[in-house]
Amino acid sequence: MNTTDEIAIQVKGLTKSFKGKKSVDAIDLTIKKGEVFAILGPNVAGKTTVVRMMSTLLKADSGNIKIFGYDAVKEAAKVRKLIGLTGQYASVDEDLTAWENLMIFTALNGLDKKQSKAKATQLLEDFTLLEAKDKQIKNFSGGMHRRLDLAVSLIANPPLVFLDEPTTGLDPRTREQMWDVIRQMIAKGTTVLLTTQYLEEADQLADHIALIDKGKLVIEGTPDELKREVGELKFIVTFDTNATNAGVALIEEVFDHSSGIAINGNEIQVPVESTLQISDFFVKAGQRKIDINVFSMQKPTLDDVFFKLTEDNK
Ligand SMILES: Nc1ncnc2c1ncn2[C@@H]1O[C@H](COP(=O)(O)OP(=O)(O)OP(=O)(O)O)[C@@H](O)[C@H]1O
Repeated sequence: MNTTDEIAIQVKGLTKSFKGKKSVDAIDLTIKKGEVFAILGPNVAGKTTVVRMMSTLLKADSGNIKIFGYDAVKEAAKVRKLIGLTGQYASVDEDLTAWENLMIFTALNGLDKKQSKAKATQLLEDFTLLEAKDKQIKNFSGGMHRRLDLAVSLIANPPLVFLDEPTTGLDPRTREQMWDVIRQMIAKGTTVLLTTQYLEEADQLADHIALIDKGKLVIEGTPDELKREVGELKFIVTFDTNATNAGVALIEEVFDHSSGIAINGNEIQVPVESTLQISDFFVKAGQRKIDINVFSMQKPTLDDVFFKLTEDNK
């Protein structure tokens, strides 16, 4: 049971329609302090709409949102002081340099000149932007731009940061750099609510994942819980051509064949219920002299969860 002071975000019955169509449909979520919570979903699932409501930018039609106990509508000013927001609402001035932008935002956050300089330098260092400090933002790459957005959102040291699709459109290397930056932030204890279309991103960064599709919460849990939901460990084995028939018979004998054996040429895939089945398989294959070419074990991935559950929901 979560006590109120352990909770960063509590969402109940959140619903929002545009032109009579529900974009967010009765969503309930609880996000604990200090955790990284990912809202994962395909395009137009409703992720940004949820974040805009949580961050006080948009009013829900019904339901309510509490941020550190404050109502996101009735106490919006208090909520705004506790959150940093970055992603699809970049607010930096493209004609100014990184340094100039940071000096403006630090001043807006009430820091004096000396404090502003120290803070700007520290953020540029943390986000590996020091060398680019005198470049105009319009000449920044996509990755540099995202890092600066994130730096700006952290000036006020908010205890809760919303990252709306922080790596959408970035190339794989820049995405990994961004993940490192996010990990540093997580290590400092900031609560992070992240939206993403990328399964790997949620798997890499999040403690909890809520999968949403067509405005509805499909499933919520830790990455491992979600993976367990769709499937078991798979055993994949390829037999020598001459041994395939005997191999399939052995698999049917050792593993529960009602649970779905997939045969693709010489390669057989079978769900594993107990690792004892695997040792049993090898002992019997040895006794019967069934030649095995290769074998491997495969854990379910978030892709399996995503495709199975968003498919089921159609
Ligand atoms: N201001 C708006 N006016 C009309 N429709 C809107 C508005 N904002 C969002 N929608 C609709 O709500 C639905 C969900 O959009 P949303 O941007 O929340 O999805 P998303 O999951 O963030 O998608 P993406 O990954 O593409 O950003 C879409 O069908 C979108 O067209």
